[in-house]
Amino acid sequence: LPPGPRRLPIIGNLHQAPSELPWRTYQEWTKKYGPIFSVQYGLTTVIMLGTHESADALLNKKSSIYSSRPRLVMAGELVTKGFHVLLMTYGQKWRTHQKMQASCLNIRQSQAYRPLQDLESKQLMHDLLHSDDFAKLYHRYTASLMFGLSYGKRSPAGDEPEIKGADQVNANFLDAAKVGRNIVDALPVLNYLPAFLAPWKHRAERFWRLESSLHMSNLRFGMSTPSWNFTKQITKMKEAKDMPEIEVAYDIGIIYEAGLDTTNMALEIFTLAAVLNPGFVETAQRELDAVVGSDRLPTFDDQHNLPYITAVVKETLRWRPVSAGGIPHSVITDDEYMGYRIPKGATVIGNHWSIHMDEAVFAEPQKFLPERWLENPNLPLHAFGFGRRVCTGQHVSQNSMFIIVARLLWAFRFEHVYKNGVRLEIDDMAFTSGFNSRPLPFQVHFEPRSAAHKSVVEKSWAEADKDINNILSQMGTV
Ligand code: HEM
Repeated sequence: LPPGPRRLPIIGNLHQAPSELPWRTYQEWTKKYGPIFSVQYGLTTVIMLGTHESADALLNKKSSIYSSRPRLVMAGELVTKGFHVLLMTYGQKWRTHQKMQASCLNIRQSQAYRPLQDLESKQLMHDLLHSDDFAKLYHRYTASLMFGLSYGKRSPAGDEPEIKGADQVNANFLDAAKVGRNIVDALPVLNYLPAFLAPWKHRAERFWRLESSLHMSNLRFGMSTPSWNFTKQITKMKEAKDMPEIEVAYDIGIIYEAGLDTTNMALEIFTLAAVLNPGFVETAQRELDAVVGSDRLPTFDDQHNLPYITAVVKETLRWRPVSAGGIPHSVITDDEYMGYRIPKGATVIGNHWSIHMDEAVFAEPQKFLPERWLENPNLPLHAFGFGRRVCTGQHVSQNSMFIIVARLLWAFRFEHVYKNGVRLEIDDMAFTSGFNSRPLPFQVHFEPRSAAHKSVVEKSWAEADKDINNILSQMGTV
């Protein structure tokens, strides 16, 4: 096996498993043990890949054998009953569901959603004129965009019941999937215990009831709205007609959930970078002023003339990865790498944090340097994962990132907040632990760059067509 910290009998390295920001400990272990190391968590062998080269060699280049998922009894079997695409093992069932989701999220189809991203981002810019609560407003944007595309209704307030329900489902999922939270994941044999001896089963049943009823009622709602949406597209597919309705409802529901709380986290990270690195903000604003001027908002059509903005988006996704610890893969046959054995069934994790900080690929990786993407357009972007399990929603996400980052930089200055004359300092390494990682709350003031910029934001929102049915009816399958 690849080297790693010393193991104890039976528990292996469980006593050393880091719970806070584990990806940073694993980065240290990469420095100590090399680009590939192994740990033993109970019965599970975990292979950690800490450099671009090792992750690319296995998870991308040998994707046909590295694309399964480890067994998660609580989150995968009890809470979502095998319907969650992210957790499905590699095989025909996953392929079918991935195909159904990709029919809505592939690169070509994703371009069709830009009119809705245009509208929602106009509301976002307008909201930011009146409030600095950017985390809440970014979340409203992603929620409204994803609910709109999935089911056909906008969420102008951001606290509509369909958002609160989905936020609760996401919180439950994170709880269920958390490493070390559920003993049954460490010892799956415990799942044979009757419910009265297995308290996690009650919790799982509660989570399942909430999530399945939400996805089913959203599916019905999506069928009832007047225009095209993901629900109508996916339910018409031949594959959908051959399966129970609940399975189809989960495919749409998982797209909605996956898009609800990810891109907004990357936008929080952009805001963190912008307030702490005024140098790149100035460069970006020079590009925007030259290409767009000050009497209109940037649009998607400007993208090919805004290479620096595209580089800012990539650097945001690299600098502080949302999926910092990586989503675990599993290998389906024995393999070998650098002379080490990788046993069939091992969990294999590309540690995004350490890969994004790999000095062999990214010079001065701690620095936020969009220029690196212009100097070397072939730099690898790993933020969306690896091989066949790469994020299905990456194109929708990158389009949202582009239009919002371009418009934020065009419209605002990002200023530190002062209390009683004292500047509130911001720590660019203070992040949450968990499946996805976001900055701990911090404050920024969004100041319009000029009265002219402010009035363009106001006018763009006032004049925008806010009728989602008009917008969706022009989409459909492209
Ligand atoms: C910045 C935003 C996002 C990031 C960083 C992100 C990251 C990821 C990562 C790392 C994976 C797992 C890849 C792997 O296993 O190697 C993943 C899977 C997935 N993502 Fe995203 N994602 C984002 C936004 C979205 C959005 C907006 C959607 C939906 C529209 C979405 C839908 C999915 C789905 C359905 C999967 C499951 C893929 C599978 O296992 O078959 N993601 N994402």
